[in-house]
Amino acid sequence: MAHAWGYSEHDGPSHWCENFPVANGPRQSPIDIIPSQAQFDSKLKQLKLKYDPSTSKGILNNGHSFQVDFADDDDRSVLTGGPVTGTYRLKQFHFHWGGADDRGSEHTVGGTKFPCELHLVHWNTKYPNFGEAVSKPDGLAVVGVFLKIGGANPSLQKVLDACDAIKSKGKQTTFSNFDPKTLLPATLQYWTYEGSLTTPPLHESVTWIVLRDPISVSPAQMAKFRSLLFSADGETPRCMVDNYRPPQPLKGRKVCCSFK
Ligand SMILES: CCCCCCc1ccc(S(N)(=O)=O)cc1
Ligand SMILES: [Zn+2]
Repeated sequence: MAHAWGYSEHDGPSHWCENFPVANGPRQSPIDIIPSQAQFDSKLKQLKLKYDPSTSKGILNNGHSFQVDFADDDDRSVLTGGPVTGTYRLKQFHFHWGGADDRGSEHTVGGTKFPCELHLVHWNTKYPNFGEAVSKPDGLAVVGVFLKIGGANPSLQKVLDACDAIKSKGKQTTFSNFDPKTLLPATLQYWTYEGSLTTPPLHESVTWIVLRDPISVSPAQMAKFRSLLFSADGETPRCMVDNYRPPQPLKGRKVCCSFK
């Protein structure tokens, strides 16, 4: 049977190493990003994100988060430049959030936690598909975006409006013509380091690209995230909150930045 994992006391991050020993590996994510210790690298290229709204397909509650899935059968929605070589195709985006505004992000900045973090997941087209790329050292590039409490975010609201239809685990619905570019901050300055998936199977296959500037989320919008359920219909309802892994040991890794 697939290794059941979650975020509770009995199946959460402190237990993941029991079925996924790479949890204690040399390049685990997330990490605490310490800006003063990040090294400016003038060789880093500008991050290029080209997204075609026609590639958005559906939205799914997978029991750990919810994700918006994209058609990845061609190069309509791709990441190029930044710290990577080659072309990475957008596969999905999802979020991690807390039960209160003082926690929820996976990466932290100088120990500061944000209430929510967006992950845009891309796979390297040198591999035939996502399933092959997900376990390769240069297989994935994930763009992380912090969400900070402020004014309501109209683009995020489009995603949250779909959540009523996917309240419980396993529910999905169509989600067409959405442009993820509208979820990005005005400038794409970033920190980058070599890391892993932040959930099981925790493959050490991710080039992380964490944007410096946050996007906004309102308190009412955070309440919408927190109205989702980890549980399936017919099960005891369990609120989907605190679905984040805490920062992991840096183990000598360098964090580079695209800005001075
Ligand atoms: C063998 C199938 C593996 C699917 C792995 C799916 C996944 C994608 C991104 C992230 S995250 N939070 O690091 O962006 C975690 C998990
Ligand atoms: Zn994630």
